[in-house]
Amino acid sequence: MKFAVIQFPGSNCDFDLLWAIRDIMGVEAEFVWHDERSLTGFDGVLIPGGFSYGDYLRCGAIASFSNIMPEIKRLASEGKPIFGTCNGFQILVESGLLPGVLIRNDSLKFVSKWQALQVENNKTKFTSEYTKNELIHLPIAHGEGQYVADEDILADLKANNQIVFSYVEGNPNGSIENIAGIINKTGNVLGMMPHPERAMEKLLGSNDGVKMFASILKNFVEKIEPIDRVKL
Ligand SMILES: NC(=O)CC[C@H](N)C(=O)O
Repeated sequence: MKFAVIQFPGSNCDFDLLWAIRDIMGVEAEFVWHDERSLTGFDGVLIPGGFSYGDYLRCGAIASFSNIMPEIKRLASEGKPIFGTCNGFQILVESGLLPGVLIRNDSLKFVSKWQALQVENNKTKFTSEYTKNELIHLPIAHGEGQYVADEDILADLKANNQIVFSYVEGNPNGSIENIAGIINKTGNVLGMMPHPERAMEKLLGSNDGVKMFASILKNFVEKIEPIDRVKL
């Protein structure tokens, strides 16, 4: 199992994501530059946070036309795990791999803080290690994290249990229904504004992100290499 961590001009959480999957979880992973046209040999894709293309137009909009995107879409259609955090989530909605859109925070301010979240759906391949309604704490850091969707999309998300994480103890950006993270219908593409890759060790304030990566490895990886370094 080898993960690709996609780098765009302006990515700034790419090293954190590589560190989380490779150094904490002990799984093979490599950076792949956005201009590449092949993901042959990779079994999963992690899209990091940051400010791809300077956040021009709308965050993630320009990145969604990168040369690597058709390959990410191919892996998505093959049922491989695709995970995007923060700008990665924005890129996933802009490319149509997830429904809805992310716009400026209702405060019109960049928000950087620890955020309480509830695991709404622990029956996904990304969240099976959490308990239902588990309260977790992850960092958020974004200016355009307000998730919006029309009534039909929202009804669809609810009907299919696609809302995976929601903000609790306050909504930091005005997202509809406190939505912090969603999954696609087939259950292999997940996007979320909070940063699990920044909550991998208690020393850093929380290790609540570990269960998400542990879920991915448990549910998507057929042959698991020993992952001694996981500290649940
Ligand atoms: N940390 C990030 O990924 C930032 C996300 C995005 N560029 C924003 O400000 O909304």
